[in-house]
Amino acid sequence: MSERDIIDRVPKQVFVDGAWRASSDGSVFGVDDPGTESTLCEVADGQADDAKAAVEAAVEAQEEWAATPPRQRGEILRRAWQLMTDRTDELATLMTLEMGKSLTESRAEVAYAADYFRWFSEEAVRIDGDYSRTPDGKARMIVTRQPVGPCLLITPWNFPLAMGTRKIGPAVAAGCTMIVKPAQLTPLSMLALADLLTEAGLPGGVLNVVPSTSASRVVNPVLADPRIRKMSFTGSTEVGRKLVEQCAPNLQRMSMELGGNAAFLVFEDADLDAAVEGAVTAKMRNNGESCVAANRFLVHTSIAEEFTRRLTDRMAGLRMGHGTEPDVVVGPLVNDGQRAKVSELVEDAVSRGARATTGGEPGDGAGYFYRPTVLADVGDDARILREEVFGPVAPVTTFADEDEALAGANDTEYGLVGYVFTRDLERAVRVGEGLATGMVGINTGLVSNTSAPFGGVKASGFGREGGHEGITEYLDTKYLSLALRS
Ligand SMILES: O=CCCC(=O)O
Repeated sequence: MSERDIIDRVPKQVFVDGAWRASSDGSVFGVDDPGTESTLCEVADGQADDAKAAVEAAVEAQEEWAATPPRQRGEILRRAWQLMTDRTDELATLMTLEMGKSLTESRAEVAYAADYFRWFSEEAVRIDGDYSRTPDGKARMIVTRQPVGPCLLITPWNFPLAMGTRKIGPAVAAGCTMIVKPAQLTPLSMLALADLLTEAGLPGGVLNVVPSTSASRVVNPVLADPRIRKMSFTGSTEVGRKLVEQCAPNLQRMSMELGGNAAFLVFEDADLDAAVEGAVTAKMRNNGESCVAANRFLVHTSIAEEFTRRLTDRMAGLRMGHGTEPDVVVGPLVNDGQRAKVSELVEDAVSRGARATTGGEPGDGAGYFYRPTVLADVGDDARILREEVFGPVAPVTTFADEDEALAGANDTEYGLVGYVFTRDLERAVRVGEGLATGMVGINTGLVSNTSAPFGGVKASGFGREGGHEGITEYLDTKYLSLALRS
């Protein structure tokens, strides 16, 4: 199928109550290709009235959906997994066109995203409960789990499918209905997903999608409605803080998957080949546009020069180009603003004494390209050590011992993930436990796994997605007390 056919096949409207329709005022917005800076197509620009209609549809569908047998819910997800897997190339091309990353990255994301549906198809039938005697023996306690109710799911542009399935999968499995607000920059993947879920048998009203150029126009009326019982957000810490405030009046439950500033620690006893490969994965997966991307490379002084040299060689050899071109590893960043922020942080570090051993500048021509970059001699005062760069830049600093490494790694408001490379098992456990993060990669640059609880601490948010914890975020615990007369 041609790229044009793939784009044309996507319904580009608001999806409410199982029907596609124009936005309430008929307005549309353009979706751009970051690799050419040209417009791909136009999508309905959702208004407050569309958001309100989506709330009505989700509320109306909730009771029946909650009563649907778990096996039936699971089988819809299983069919959706199969459809996504069968359409990997189509979905990957769509994602590359609207988001920029290479086709290899997009295919990997389709597999990762689909696997959340498979995982939660299995979790749907394992929602557990409990039965026990009270301590005095006079009553029985039945503990059961019920769906929290209609949810608002807000998804980001960096993983347009996987961050969707990671929320939609458990919501469907738990028996919740939902309104999804996809990122303005990448609505097509989510609209294609809604279409595919309908094909998989998801009833109308369970999933409603409202693309929009204004997040607040959609989010405000939804969260102001007390019938909406949960909000799940993946995005920046700054926006997350505002959403927490917005959930306060109605005390909606929240899952917050926010920013990161991951430290990547390489000890003197590390397998250096593995550490360099792990560093490339942890830095360059998704063009570096990932909340789990390694943002700070802390390397023992005795191996820092060697590590930097090898990392520089690997980064310099990565092929950059339009994401749909064969063999491209590094695509463009998502937009000009993102590239400008990367440039600014690199320039700041260089003005404070850092040296770019490769890259350090934007790519040539059209497209929001930034060259894979390694920065050596990065000063403690460089902003890049504090702020999430969300791009292909690896700043390297050094440490003298384990205490200094841990202190440096934890010297951040964020706490999503940390990476440790060492051959010493005791050290790996000590440092792994000492890192103030929700996740730790030991001798690996990739922690993301559908069967693992993904999430952070501190300014990286709260709640877990994926793993067994993932579905519990969409379930309320209810206890029934059963008195015995005799
Ligand atoms: O950017 C956030 C999510 C990344 C992942 O799930 O690996």
